Amino acid sequence: MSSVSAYYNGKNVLITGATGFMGKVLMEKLLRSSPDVKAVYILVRPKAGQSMQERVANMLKCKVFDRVREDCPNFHEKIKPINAELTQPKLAISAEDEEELLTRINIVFHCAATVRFDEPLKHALQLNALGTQRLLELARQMQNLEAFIHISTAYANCIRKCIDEIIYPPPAEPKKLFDLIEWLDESIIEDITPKLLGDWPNTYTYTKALSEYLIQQEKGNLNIAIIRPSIVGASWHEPFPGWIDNFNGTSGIFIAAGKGILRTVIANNEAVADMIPVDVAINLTLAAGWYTAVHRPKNMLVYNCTTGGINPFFWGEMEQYVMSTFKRNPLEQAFRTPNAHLTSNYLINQYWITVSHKAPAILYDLYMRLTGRKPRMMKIINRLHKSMTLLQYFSTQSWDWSSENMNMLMSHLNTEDKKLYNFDVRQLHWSEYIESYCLGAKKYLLNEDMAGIPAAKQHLRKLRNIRYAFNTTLLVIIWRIFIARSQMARNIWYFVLRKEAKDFLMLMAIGDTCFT
Ligand SMILES: CCCCCCCCCCCCCCCC(=O)SCCNC(=O)CCNC(=O)[C@H](O)C(C)(C)COP(=O)(O)OP(=O)(O)OC[C@H]1O[C@@H](n2cnc3c(N)ncnc32)[C@H](O)[C@@H]1OP(=O)(O)O
Ligand SMILES: NC(=O)C1=CN([C@@H]2O[C@H](COP(=O)(O)OP(=O)(O)OC[C@H]3O[C@@H](n4cnc5c(N)ncnc54)[C@H](OP(=O)(O)O)[C@@H]3O)[C@@H](O)[C@H]2O)C=CC1
Repeated sequence: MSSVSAYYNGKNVLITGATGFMGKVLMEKLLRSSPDVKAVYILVRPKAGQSMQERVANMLKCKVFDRVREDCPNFHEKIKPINAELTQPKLAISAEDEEELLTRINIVFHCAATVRFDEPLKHALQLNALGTQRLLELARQMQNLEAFIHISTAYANCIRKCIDEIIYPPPAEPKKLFDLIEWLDESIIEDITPKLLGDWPNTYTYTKALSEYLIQQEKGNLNIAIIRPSIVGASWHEPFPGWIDNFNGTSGIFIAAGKGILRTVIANNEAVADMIPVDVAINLTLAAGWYTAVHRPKNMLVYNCTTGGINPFFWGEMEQYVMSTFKRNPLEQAFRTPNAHLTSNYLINQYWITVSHKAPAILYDLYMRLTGRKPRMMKIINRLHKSMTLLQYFSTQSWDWSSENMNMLMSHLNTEDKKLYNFDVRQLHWSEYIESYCLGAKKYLLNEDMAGIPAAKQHLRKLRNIRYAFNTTLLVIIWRIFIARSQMARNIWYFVLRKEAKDFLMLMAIGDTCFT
């Protein structure tokens, strides 16, 4: 009998960020593993011209819910969307909805955040820090709340090399920053952002660090746990191997490499690529929710949800597995043959950027212009370079995260829960996982059919022939120019030709002697 599943049955759960990548997997797993959960309240904002109801209806059609749809066809009846905007006072929740939440909710999972590295500081603060503070304020008034689980990131304290499961001093006093964004003009905030960030690489990690500190300061009597996942990747097993629905973290990089657009990456081959499958992070989150509510630990527990200390995997290995998968299972309409390399040398990277990114992009765009179409490759390349610049902080360094609380939690699970909420990353086989991740990106992100693989391979052969023809023509042209301009080059050329001819005649003579 599963204690974790049983715990959630009959409970009212509140999830923020349920429309996001992790939120969807959390909601799906909760509804499937605890089919008698009373209700799952989700905070949703209207977006892109769609009302909250339309967004939820569209979300529930998503493939990620196929399994729960099959197991519990009426699962959608349990989902109660609440109109909310986390950057607004009182989260912009109506008085009526607020009343319902205050009387009913038993567990809160706070996943909502902006995960963009280039988010303007004002917005990142409003959502990641102030939004968390406001949610906490609401949670403190909830009459039946048993646990509050906050999803942070393993990189919230990335300015340290060894990261324990504790809350570190914040980069700044959050209240002072809130005052600042209240009265300072947005353009001034942008100007002083680098100064405020200090050693922090981006506004995302900075505001996530602030939110951890705010939680510690303002938790009151709440039972809180903080989960810190590292780079969240496609699912390992659930709901389907390889399920992924956004281009964040490594996913966009894999696709750009698979399409042959990305050929060089600044990364340290020997640095740990600390990746955690989304279903593992969610299993740990649900188990931590149960533990926090049932065992009520005296101190707030922080769970570093990472793999590096337990089952390390390196960027160099990742390059090999990704390339090998895409060579065997190519993406459709690749720009060039997949062939990405990692380097930690800035100059080598710049060289390959010029030769392998910019030059082909310029030629391709020229071809597009000449054939009356809109050039687009240089734009894609520029965006890719911007992403790579923002990501390289994470691909060139290693961190040590302690994982005692993860181990402690595992030891509290019974045999069935260990299987149902598996977060034992020692069992993770990286080459298999990366293959399934790449195939998942092909299927679920790019909507490519596996039946199209023979055609994609044929396309790669065509690209290879174009490359051979192009290289040969280029070589002949360069050589002709060189020969025409330099007497010494001509002498070398005739010398080589004479030597080749001599060797050839000698070989013929040897052949004749042997066969007669
Ligand atoms: C061989 C491999 C070796 C690996 C070699 C090392 C890799 C090294 C990785 C380190 C990874 C650290 C990860 C830290 C772990 C956290 O804790 S971070 C949590 C996750 N957060 C992130 O990863 C956010 C990072 N991303 C960003 O901040 C922003 O996306 C960037 C990088 C600033 C780019 O912004 P942008 O140029 O404005 O582009 P963006 O808005 O993201 O996308 C525009 C559109 O293009 C689409 N798109 C984006 N990428 C693609 C793509 N590749 N293809 C097609 N469409 C795409 C988007 O879906 C979007 O579509 P719409 O929504 O507009 O319809
Ligand atoms: N993905 C990763 O690699 C990692 C993620 N994390 C953490 O996990 C959590 C979830 O991340 P992930 O699922 O990847 O992120 P997504 O970007 O996929 O989802 C973010 C969610 O937050 C919601 N949200 C954003 N702004 C608002 C707002 N103003 N009001 C209400 N809701 C809002 C989004 O809603 P909408 O659909 O309306 O935009 C969406 O549901 C985050 O806290 C993140 O920091 C930690 C480590 C790594």
